[in-house]
Amino acid sequence: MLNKIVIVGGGTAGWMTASYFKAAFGDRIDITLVESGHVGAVGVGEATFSDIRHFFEFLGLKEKDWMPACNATYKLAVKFENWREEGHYFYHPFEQMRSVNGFPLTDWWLRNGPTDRFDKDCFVMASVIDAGLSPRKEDGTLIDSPFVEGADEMAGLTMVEHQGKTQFPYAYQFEASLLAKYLTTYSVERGVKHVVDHVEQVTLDERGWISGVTTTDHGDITGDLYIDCTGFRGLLLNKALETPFISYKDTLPNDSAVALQVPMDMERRGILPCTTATAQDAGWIWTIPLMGRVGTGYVYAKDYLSPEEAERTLREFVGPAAADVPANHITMRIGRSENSWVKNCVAIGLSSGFVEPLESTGIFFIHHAIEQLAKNFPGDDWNPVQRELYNDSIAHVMDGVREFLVLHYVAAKRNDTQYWRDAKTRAIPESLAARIEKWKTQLPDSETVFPYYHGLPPYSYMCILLGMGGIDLKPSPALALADPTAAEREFEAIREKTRQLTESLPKAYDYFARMRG
Ligand SMILES: Cc1cc2nc3c(=O)[nH]c(=O)nc-3n(C[C@H](O)[C@H](O)[C@H](O)COP(=O)(O)OP(=O)(O)OC[C@H]3O[C@@H](n4cnc5c(N)ncnc54)[C@H](O)[C@@H]3O)c2cc1C
Ligand SMILES: N[C@H](Cc1c[nH]c2cc(Cl)ccc12)C(=O)O
Repeated sequence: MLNKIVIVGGGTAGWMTASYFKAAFGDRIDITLVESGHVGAVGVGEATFSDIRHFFEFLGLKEKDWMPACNATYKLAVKFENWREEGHYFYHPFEQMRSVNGFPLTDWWLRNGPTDRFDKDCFVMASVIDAGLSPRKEDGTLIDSPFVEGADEMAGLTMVEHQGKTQFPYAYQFEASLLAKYLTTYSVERGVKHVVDHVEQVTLDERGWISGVTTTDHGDITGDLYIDCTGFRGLLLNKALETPFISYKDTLPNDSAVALQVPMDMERRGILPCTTATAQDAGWIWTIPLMGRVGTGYVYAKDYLSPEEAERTLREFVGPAAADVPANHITMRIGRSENSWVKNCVAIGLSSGFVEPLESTGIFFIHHAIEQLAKNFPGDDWNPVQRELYNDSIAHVMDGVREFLVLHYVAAKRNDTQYWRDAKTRAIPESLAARIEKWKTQLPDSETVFPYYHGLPPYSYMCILLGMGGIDLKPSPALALADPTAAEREFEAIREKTRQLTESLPKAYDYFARMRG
C-alpha cells in the first residue's frame, strides 16, 4: 500500500503538511520530514485567511493551545492606506456583504450611500477595527450577528465545502517561525520522523520518477510520494524533475521584499486588529501587529527601486524602533509551476507558486494544496486522473488570486510615480480586462468573477473596486426605480450594531493578554 511520504523542507509548508497528514491518516501513514540545518525557512508569512481555522480545527487545536505560543493576534481585515490618495484608507473586512431586495448593499450605497465611506456604511467591522477591538467578547463568545451565526460549528468543513456559507469574522496573524516550531512538536509527538540534514542530491529511476534523496549525514531517504517544500528553490519539482515555472511578472512586477521584525511594547501601542498595506512610490509596506512585536516589510519591484532605497524607506516608515533591527532582503519568485504534481512529486508552498503577499494568500495556498492532496491521495495505481484534478485546482486557485491582485493595481487611483502610472497601462490577463468592463456596469457577483474556486468571494472584489477609487462605478439603473426604504433601514441597523459593538467589545490587546494568562 502506498503510504510512505518524504517531505523535504521544514518551513510553514513542510510542517503544515506533516501535521495535517498525521491528523488525517494517523499511524497508517509513514512520514519523514527532512530539513536543512543551514538553509533557513523564509520566515515571513504572518497573516492569513479566516479559512485557516479549518486547519487548526482539523488538528484538534483550540486558539488557547497555539495562539499564545505563536504570539498570535486576530486579523479582521486588510486596511489599504494611500492607494487612492495620501491620507485615504479603506478596509477589506471578513464580513459578508448584506443584500437588500436582491441587490448588494454596496449597490444601494452607490445610489445613495449615507456617507462617502462604503466600508463604514456597509460593514460593522470597519469601526470595530478603528477602535482596536476584539471580535470575541470577554467571555470568549463570538460577536452576535446574523452573518456569523453557526460559524464556530462550521470549523470542521474543508475550505471548498465552506465556500458561500457563513463568513467567519476574523483570520490570524502570527510568527511563522513559531508556528513551524509548534507544528514540529505536534508532528513529532504523533510519529513524524524528523531529520535535520541537507539534501545533496535527488535520484531518479529509469522512468524519471524520484527514487530517493541523498543527505549529507543520513545517507539516502526513500519513500513512495515525495513532497517538495523547499521554498523558492523548488529542489525536487523544478530542479530535479525540470518542471517549468510560469512567471506572473508581466502582470505583477513586484519581485522583492525587505522585512523587519520590530520588538514593541504592544500594551502601550495597542493592537489594530488588521494587516495594513500602505502604498509607497514603488510598491507597498505591510504592518502586522503581533504580541510583542510588529512585523513589517516593503514589497517592491526591482525595476523601479533598489534594495538600499527600499530598506531606507522602510526604516523611515517605522521610525527609531527599527534602528538596531537587522533587515531581511528577499527575492520573490512570482508565478506558479506549470504543474505542482508531477510523477511521484507534489510541490506545496513557495516551490509550487507564490504571488506577492498583498492579500496574505501564501498560507492559504498551502492549506488548499494540503486539502486537495488529502482528497486526491494516490493509490497504488497512481491514477493520473487524480493528478490532473489536483493540478487543475492548484492552477485555478493561483490564477484566480493573480487576477484579484492585478485588480488592486489597475483600480488604484494613485498615479503620482512611474510605478503607479505603468500599473494602468501594463497588459493584464485578458479575462480580467473583460470582467472589469462588466463591473463598470454591474458590481461583481458569482457570475462575473473568476469562475473557479480561488478563495475569494465576489464581495472582496467589490471592496477593492469601491475602495481603490480609480474605476468609475455606477449603481444598477433599476435602483433609480426601486423603493430605498429597506436599504435605508439596513444602513441604520449597521449604525446601531456598530454603536453596540464599539461600546461592549474588549480591546484586542486585553483579550490576548487574558488568553496568555
Ligand atoms: C515577503 C514575503 C511575505 C509573505 N507574507 C505572507 C503573509 O503575510 N501571509 C501568508 O500567508 N504568506 C506570506 N508569505 C508566504 C509564506 O512566507 C510562505 O508561503 C510560507 O512561509 C511557506 O514557505 P515554504 O515552507 O514553502 O518555504 P520556506 O520557508 O523557504 O522553507 C523551505 C524549507 O526547505 C528547506 N530546504 C531548502 N533546501 C533544502 C535542502 N537542500 N535540503 C533540505 N532542506 C532544504 C529549508 O531548510 C526550509 O526548511 C510571504 C512570503 C514572502 C516572501
Ligand atoms: N475564503 C475567505 C476569503 C475572504 C473573505 N473575506 C476576506 C477578507 C480578506 Cl482581508 C481576505 C480574504 C477574505 C476567508 O478567508 O474568509
